[in-house]
Amino acid sequence: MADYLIAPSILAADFARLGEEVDNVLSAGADVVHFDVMDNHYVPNLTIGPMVCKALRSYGVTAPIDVHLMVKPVDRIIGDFIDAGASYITFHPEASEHIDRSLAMIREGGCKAGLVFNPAAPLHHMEHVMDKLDMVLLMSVNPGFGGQKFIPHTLNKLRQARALIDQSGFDIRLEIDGGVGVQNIGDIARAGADTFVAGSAIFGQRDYKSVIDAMRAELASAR
Ligand SMILES: O=C(CO)[C@H](O)[C@H](O)COP(=O)(O)O
Repeated sequence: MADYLIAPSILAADFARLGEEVDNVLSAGADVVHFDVMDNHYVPNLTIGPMVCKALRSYGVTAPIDVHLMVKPVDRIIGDFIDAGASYITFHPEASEHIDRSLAMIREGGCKAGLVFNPAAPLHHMEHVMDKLDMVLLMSVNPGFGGQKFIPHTLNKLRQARALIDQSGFDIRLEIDGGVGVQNIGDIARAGADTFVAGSAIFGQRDYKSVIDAMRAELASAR
């Protein structure tokens, strides 16, 4: 089993102080910066683009930046995020005309590639591209907004995705996003996730370190 990674979603950060917020959450023990890109078309919200990713790199952020594209179409923006310093780029299969090609573009650009599945989206799209995946991200809320409740049936889907990944023999991270907090992270890990996106649970507290420490304690007992 891969190491557990905690990936705070900057969607819930104070955007007026974004560089400082990212520094603070990384100093508090986070592993990865989760970067939500929304286009007001694929999802009903509008957030940040490659300029902000590039600005974080110029500011000095060296941690992996995990870019989740909630954008349709995806191909036009992939190159901009590669140039902006993204580490992971993930997209929704229904937002790509040619899934295999989009994944290949990401990897050819030197980034890690992943597919994202909404709560009601079937997993079958991953089966034919296992060799091109570094990450599978399961949404445990409908995408577009932070602060929503974890949808419980995602736990079964995590078990299914974990089985598919393990059967494939490829080194693919299994990430979960939406409504993740100290209270449910242990159950989520036991269902097979190894990478945990949390926005409001972390940035909604004053002391990021105590939340991340509490998450790590839950994860340690889930092993
Ligand atoms: O992608 C997202 C929404 O589309 C967010 O990353 C996700 O919802 C995390 O926020 P929270 O932890 O507050 O639920």
